[in-house]
Amino acid sequence: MSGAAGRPASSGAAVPGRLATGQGAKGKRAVAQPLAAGGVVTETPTPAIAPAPPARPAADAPRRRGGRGAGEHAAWKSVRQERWEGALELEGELPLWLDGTYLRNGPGLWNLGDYGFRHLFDGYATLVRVSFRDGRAVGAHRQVESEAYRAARAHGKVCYREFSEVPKPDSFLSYVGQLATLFSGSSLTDNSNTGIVRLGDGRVLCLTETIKGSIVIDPDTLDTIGKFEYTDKLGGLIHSAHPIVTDTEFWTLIPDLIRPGHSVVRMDAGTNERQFVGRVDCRGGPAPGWVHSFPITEHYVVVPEMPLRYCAKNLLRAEPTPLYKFEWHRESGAYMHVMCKASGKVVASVEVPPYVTFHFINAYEETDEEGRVTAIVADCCEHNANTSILDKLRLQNLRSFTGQDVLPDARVGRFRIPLDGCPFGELESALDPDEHGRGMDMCSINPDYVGKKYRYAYACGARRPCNFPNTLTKVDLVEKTAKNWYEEGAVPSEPFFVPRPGAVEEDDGVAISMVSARDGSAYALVLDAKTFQEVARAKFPYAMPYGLHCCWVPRDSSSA
Ligand SMILES: CC(=O)/C=C/C=C(C)/C=C/C1=C(C)CCCC1(C)C
Ligand SMILES: CC(/C=C/C=O)=C\C=C\C=O
Ligand SMILES: [Fe+2]
Repeated sequence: MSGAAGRPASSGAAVPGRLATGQGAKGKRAVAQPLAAGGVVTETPTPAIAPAPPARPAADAPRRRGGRGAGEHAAWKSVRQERWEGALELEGELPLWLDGTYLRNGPGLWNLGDYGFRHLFDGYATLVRVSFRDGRAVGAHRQVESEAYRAARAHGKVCYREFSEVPKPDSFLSYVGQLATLFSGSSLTDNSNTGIVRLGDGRVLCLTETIKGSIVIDPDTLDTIGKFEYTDKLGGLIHSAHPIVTDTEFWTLIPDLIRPGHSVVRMDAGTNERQFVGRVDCRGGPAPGWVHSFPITEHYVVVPEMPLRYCAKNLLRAEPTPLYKFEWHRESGAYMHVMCKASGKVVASVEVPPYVTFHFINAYEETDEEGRVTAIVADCCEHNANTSILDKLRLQNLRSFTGQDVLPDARVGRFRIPLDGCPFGELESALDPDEHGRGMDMCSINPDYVGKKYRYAYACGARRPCNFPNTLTKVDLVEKTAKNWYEEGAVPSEPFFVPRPGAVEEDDGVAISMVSARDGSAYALVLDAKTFQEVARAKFPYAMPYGLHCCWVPRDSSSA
């Protein structure tokens, strides 16, 4: 067991009533304060953002105060300090081969003073780091210093357009001014609270759906290094939050809201210059389908077009609609397009049953006896074509679990896209969704299998009743079974697969998930990916909010 920090740094104890910040709103230097054995929190007093007092059992409006009530789960409470670092107490034994840094991104700060944000996706980006070495773990967290976060801290209010929050204009004139800035993109947020990827050249990038929200961070210190500037002339304001990144490449999709469609672009590792590969025109609807993520295969890029589409009108609104910046166009149809990576040509465009997904899991090519590609198989976390999941992720809903089962059903949706000119594709459940409690999102796979035939996916599933995915699940797509991990009251984030160096089998490695426990504790859970049994947990000395996506920086590529 390694020595642990003893005093909680969050949920009240360490710095009651204020948030520690790296560089104060008015340019004050951060002060390093000893927090506890092995732990350091840096703090600058700032009146701009402070943890809100306990929330009343609130209706959605007015949204004053933001979820610090005693009964609420720590997963949905804002992180308390801007940063912390220290040794983590271990339970169990970490594999000695686990040598590197786990990084998690997510929207961990949902309060500005006594103002509470509305939606999970609105929060300011909070990074969590767990560095593993010689069977020990050191943890840290830190806010990403985006322009949006710095402006909010300086002015005590939302200054950029977030997922659902928009700056409140003080006059009609400033409202008109805001509309103008929307078209230029300058009012859009750069709050990179969603993805985190390690590029082939070693740079680590935090991402959201706005292109300006691509921010380079230092994986060792969690310092914000600066904007990732795309040096090409491709433009665009939004892109997929989940580019596909390999050692040599970066693929992403840029939606075109004027002439509905998507540009497929790629970037070589070591450069900042995206190159246009091809364009997919939308087949239905007035706008492109929302693409949060997409899959690729060895030779193709799959471009999804779901009936949940961007909506220019909703982008301009001050108050959110039930589907935020999107609209459901059932009549517009649902499609899957396939583009050849080499030629940029669309080689298939098929109509499929309606679907709703945030996350594609993987895709691969099916071949005949002569090795010709006959179809593409693409798997996703599919919400049974039900858009209500977006509303369920409103913070008020997440904070008010009453024991009723309100999480909509989800499944592994498997598309089969024929490449023989047939106009239709199939969409079916890849396994009985009851295997994983009909919850399915926040997935990862062995990175060596991206774009290839694969067998295992790791994700968050459900143990009912629940209002949010509350289990970790390992799905076997061949046996069509799942192994599940559950602990009462736990809110686990994406189980991120880390392969054992030298592994031959697909599931030889561990799955790491940061868990926010009901009692206000938080730990990095390490599961043996084969058995899905716990091998160790590394405990933070304070509560940690829920977070989204992760990446792994192996030791030999980091300086820590
Ligand atoms: C956290 C997550 O999964 C999604 C985050 C999405 C965001 C922050 C989207 C933001 C957007 C804007 C600020 C304006 C333009 C539309 C849209 C991409 C939805
Ligand atoms: C957390 C989530 C969905 C959970 C539903 O089951 C989606 C997150 C999307 C963004 O990355
Ligand atoms: Fe995501």
